[in-house]
Amino acid sequence: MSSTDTSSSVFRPPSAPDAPGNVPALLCQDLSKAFGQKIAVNTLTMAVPTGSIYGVVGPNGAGKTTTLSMATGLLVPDGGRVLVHGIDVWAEPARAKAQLGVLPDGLRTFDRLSGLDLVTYAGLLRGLDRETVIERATQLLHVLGLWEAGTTLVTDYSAGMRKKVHLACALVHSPAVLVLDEPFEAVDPVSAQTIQALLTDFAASGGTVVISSHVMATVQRFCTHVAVIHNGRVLAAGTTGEVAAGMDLDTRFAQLVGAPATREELSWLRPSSV
Ligand SMILES: Nc1ncnc2c1ncn2[C@@H]1O[C@H](COP(=O)(O)OP(=O)(O)OP(=O)(O)O)[C@@H](O)[C@H]1O
Repeated sequence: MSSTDTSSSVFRPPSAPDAPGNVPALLCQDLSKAFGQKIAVNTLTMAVPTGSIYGVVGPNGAGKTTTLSMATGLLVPDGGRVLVHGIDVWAEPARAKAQLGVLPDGLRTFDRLSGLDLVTYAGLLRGLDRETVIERATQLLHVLGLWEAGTTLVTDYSAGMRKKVHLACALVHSPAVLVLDEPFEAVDPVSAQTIQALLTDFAASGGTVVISSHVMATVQRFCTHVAVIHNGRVLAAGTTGEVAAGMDLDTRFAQLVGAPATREELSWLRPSSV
């Protein structure tokens, strides 16, 4: 199989459950979360349209991971609610989570398995039959360039390989909504292009993709929509073109978020041996 062949039916999302028109694929409404005195997410509202590739960007510590963790049922919010195709994640977690494929930040899994075993295990946990899951897991590992790793344990994978195998776990049950925390981090450029092609196909066939990223050029090129988060709130959201407002997203991001007013000179930071 070609490593860039993403045309298999394995990647087609199931049709979303019946819901009245214009219901967002993912709606975060007035979400809040504090860790002690630190307010990580502050009455944040974000509506992700069905079929979009939605980029969530923001400075370090802005609240992206906390938001995505609450959106996918991994972290209990202090306030607000999350609807996946109209289903409340916290009121009906099983139904809502059946719609979701999740790549969390810093995921710990059963890493003393081969890639094939780990993805197979993820598919079985999602209720797929063994034959289907092995077929899909095999296709995913080929497409993501992991098949050659064979029986190598995931614990012995490189960081990028681990990211890709966990992405395969998120995809294997062909969910309606994918929520991927920094999916391209540590991934090589060719694999990143393959993943982007795969996700673009997925969105074109009615699936919805939410990613967080720090790479503005990727977000600008790849995402149809973007939300800029700062201090736990949405500063700007809309189509990527609307948010970029005719600028590079990098420039627009710095304009929205603001650069530090002063920059300390690190006069001591010079090579001492020359
Ligand atoms: N488990 C936790 N305990 C205490 N504070 C936390 C915890 N998780 C997050 N925070 C704090 O909440 C804020 C938001 O963190 P979060 O990880 O959501 O940011 P982020 O936008 O994903 O950042 P980055 O881009 O660096 O990954 C930060 O100030 C962080 O220190």
